[in-house]
Amino acid sequence: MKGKTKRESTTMLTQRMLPQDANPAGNVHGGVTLKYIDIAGGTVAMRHCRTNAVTASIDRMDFLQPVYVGDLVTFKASLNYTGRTSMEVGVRVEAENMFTGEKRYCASAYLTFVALDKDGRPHEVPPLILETDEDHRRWREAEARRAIRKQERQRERESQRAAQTASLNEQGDDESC
Ligand SMILES: CC(=O)SCCNC(=O)CCNC(=O)[C@H](O)C(C)(C)COP(=O)(O)OP(=O)(O)OC[C@H]1O[C@@H](n2cnc3c(N)ncnc32)[C@H](O)[C@@H]1OP(=O)(O)O
Repeated sequence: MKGKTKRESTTMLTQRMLPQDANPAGNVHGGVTLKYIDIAGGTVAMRHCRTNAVTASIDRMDFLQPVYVGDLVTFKASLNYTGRTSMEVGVRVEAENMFTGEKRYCASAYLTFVALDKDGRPHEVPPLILETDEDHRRWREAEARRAIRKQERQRERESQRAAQTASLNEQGDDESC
């Protein structure tokens, strides 16, 4: 499959925050920010693979500074890494005060999307062509995060299996009483 560069899918989504996006204190809800992060990241993923792509995971996310109603918020999203069927996208969130022009770095997140075929099964994605030193650095960092995610999923599966076994054993004990 022919590779594609990061430049071909990088996306900038800009959104003015409105009163319906806020909590009673006037700060924009974290969930609203997260929604636009997901939209911007998903746009990158679909631009890269040109098939349907679903969010498989969102890594730990820190809200570094509040976003306020009236701010113009930019979600800059770009592709860091491609696996066989998955893609890691990084999203950086910046809010701009429309009166002063002051810009604040408010949040960032890494998301993994999986490309799906027409039947909803994971589908191969074009490899990412790395053009710059920064592309290579981001790839290496994404590869390390992917390894950690895999380990965490494995641990989660094992602890769920252990919980199921314990619950079945408890049921067996109850029935034998
Ligand atoms: C844009 C949106 O908001 S979509 C709505 C929210 N998202 C959804 O509803 C998705 C629901 N989840 C699913 O459909 C499935 O769990 C899928 C498609 C994400 C993964 O399906 P699976 O059968 O587990 O796929 P499989 O084990 O073959 O893995 C496929 C790829 O996904 C990756 N993957 C699977 N689960 C995860 C996860 N939780 N986090 C990160 N990567 C994952 C795998 O590493 C693999 O990557 P690779 O091909 O690059 O090596």
